[in-house]
Amino acid sequence: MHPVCMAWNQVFVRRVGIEEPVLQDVSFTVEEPQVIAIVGHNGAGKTTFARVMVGLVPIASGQITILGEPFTAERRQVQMGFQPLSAQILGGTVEEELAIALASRDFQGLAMDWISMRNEIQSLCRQFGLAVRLSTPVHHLSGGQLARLCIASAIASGADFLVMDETQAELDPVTRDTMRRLFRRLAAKGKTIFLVTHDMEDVLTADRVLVLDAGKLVADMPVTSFFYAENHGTTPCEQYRFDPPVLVHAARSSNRRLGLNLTPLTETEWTEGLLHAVASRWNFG
Ligand SMILES: Nc1ncnc2c1ncn2[C@@H]1O[C@H](COP(=O)(O)OP(=O)(O)OP(=O)(O)O)[C@@H](O)[C@H]1O
Repeated sequence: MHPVCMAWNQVFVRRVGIEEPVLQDVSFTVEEPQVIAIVGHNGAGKTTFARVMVGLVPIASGQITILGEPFTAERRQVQMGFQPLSAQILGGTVEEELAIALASRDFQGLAMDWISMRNEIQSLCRQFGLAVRLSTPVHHLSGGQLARLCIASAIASGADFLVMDETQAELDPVTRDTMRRLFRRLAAKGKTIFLVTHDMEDVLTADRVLVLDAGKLVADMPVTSFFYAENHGTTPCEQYRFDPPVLVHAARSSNRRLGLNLTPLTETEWTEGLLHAVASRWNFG
């Protein structure tokens, strides 16, 4: 059995002035590193969920554990990115920001010497595609570069879980796509990414989707099950009033026309599925 990376057990959160709990009886487990999309309409509790995850909002009851230990914000295992990105940067330059993050990771261990730190900062910049001088002032960075710096900084500080609260929203489509690929790479390297988003294209790149509705976790499923239903029926995506991405619309419509059951999450999967279906029909026809 996989060790349970993170578990929420019957978590309730209350906010001053609101009678109903803003999160109610939320339970789920993360058993392996994944990209997890958190979706919900306005006021569903997504930002509250993200803030609980980093210890900014206390829980009223229930438990959250990480690797079997009770969650405490001090361990810095979870880091959060939020808008505006510039508000979470502490350093004045790229180098300062990453040095602060590395120092916060190592503050309980041996302090790093200057050369090792500089090497690690350069390696982080390469890893996260930050092709700028280390001395670049943070306020000179573009939106995409700032997003990369925030993620690099979170990883440098030792986090295994990243919660990105609508950090994609301000980015241009190309950068957004690059960030999605970066999240997938991080998951492959053992990090779990929670992507709080309204954008169904983001959901397409996740492994799993959690749907919040009026503070309750109403669905927790693989992304394929969220976008595709058996026998061309209503999907959870539609049931919870989200508009599926173009790829899903197109694949479902071709499934109906051709009597297929393809469930692609990328254009490549769709093309390969179609080619395979056509080839098998031709062989058996
Ligand atoms: N600091 C606060 N004090 C009191 N109530 C709050 C506070 N922050 C959020 N709430 C309430 O908690 C509920 C959930 O809000 P939250 O911001 O978590 O939702 P959300 O899903 O992120 O919404 P959106 O998509 O609009 O950002 C809402 O009813 C909101 O009014």
